[in-house]
Amino acid sequence: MASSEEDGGGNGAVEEKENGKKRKLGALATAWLIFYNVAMTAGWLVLGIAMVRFYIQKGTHRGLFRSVQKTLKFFQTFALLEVVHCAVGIVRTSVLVTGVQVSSRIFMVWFIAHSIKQIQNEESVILFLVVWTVTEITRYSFYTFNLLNHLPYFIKWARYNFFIILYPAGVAGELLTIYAALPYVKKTGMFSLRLPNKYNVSFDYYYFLIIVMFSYVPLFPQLYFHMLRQRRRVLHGEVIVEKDD
Ligand SMILES: CCCCCCCCCCCCC/C=C/C(=O)SCCNC(=O)CCNC(=O)[C@H](O)C(C)(C)COP(=O)(O)OP(=O)(O)OC[C@H]1O[C@@H](n2cnc3c(N)ncnc32)[C@H](O)[C@@H]1OP(=O)(O)O
Repeated sequence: MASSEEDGGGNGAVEEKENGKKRKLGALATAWLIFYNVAMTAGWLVLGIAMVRFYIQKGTHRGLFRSVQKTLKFFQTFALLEVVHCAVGIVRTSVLVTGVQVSSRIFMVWFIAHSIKQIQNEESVILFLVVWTVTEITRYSFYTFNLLNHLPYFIKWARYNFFIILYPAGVAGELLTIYAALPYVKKTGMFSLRLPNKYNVSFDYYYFLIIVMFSYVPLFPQLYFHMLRQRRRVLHGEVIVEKDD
């Protein structure tokens, strides 16, 4: 097949311009993803170190969430960009899978742990914090090294093995935390809208939380099996055909 230069026409210039544009977009996207993943790895590392230091200094988990919450809120909220990355197509991941994962985390951080101060010292909060931190340090360093084409095998192995235990452990931490929040939500009527009101709409956050808890039953297995398929694909080279969103 003749190259565009051999064709010698305007089409070649257009093709070259198009290729140049494609290459530039690729380089920009890669540079952005490297920056994003390095920043996220660093953020979760800072969070992990802060948690360990807190526990060594104080000898208790009480007050830990309060002391790390700013860093947690910043980096977990920043992860919303992951949905954007999928939507614009710079990462090959399902918007739906990523959306469920990120929105459940954002929900836990802002609408549970941040909003209901009484549950911040629950052991279950520490459980999901530790699990998220280990997961994210592994996951973002995996993406970073992968983008740099220097991926140590142990990081790849950790990315596609740790989740087998960490995913259920994280979900257990999240569900136990929501469960612990229920009495406070019921007592205060927070985020709820009672009739009559000018919008003629009623909303009960207490029952909403119960629905959220039940929604883990169909949604979590989807995420877990998605990761098991990724594991087979990446670690064992299996060709996996997944349905589109
Ligand atoms: C309003 C309230 C709503 C509430 C809803 C409640 C219901 C919730 C139910 C479920 C709750 C889940 C709760 C979660 C808890 C925890 O997190 S516990 C801790 C353990 N967690 C994990 O182990 C997380 C595992 N999940 C993930 O890793 C992701 O979130 C994912 C979306 C599921 C990942 O999947 P995916 O991206 O498809 O897999 P990968 O193999 O990692 O990547 C695929 C390809 O995409 C590339 N890529 C992805 N992201 C990036 C990036 N940031 N930078 C660069 N590249 C990226 C990746 O390299 C792969 O590329 P290829 O190799 O070319 O395919």
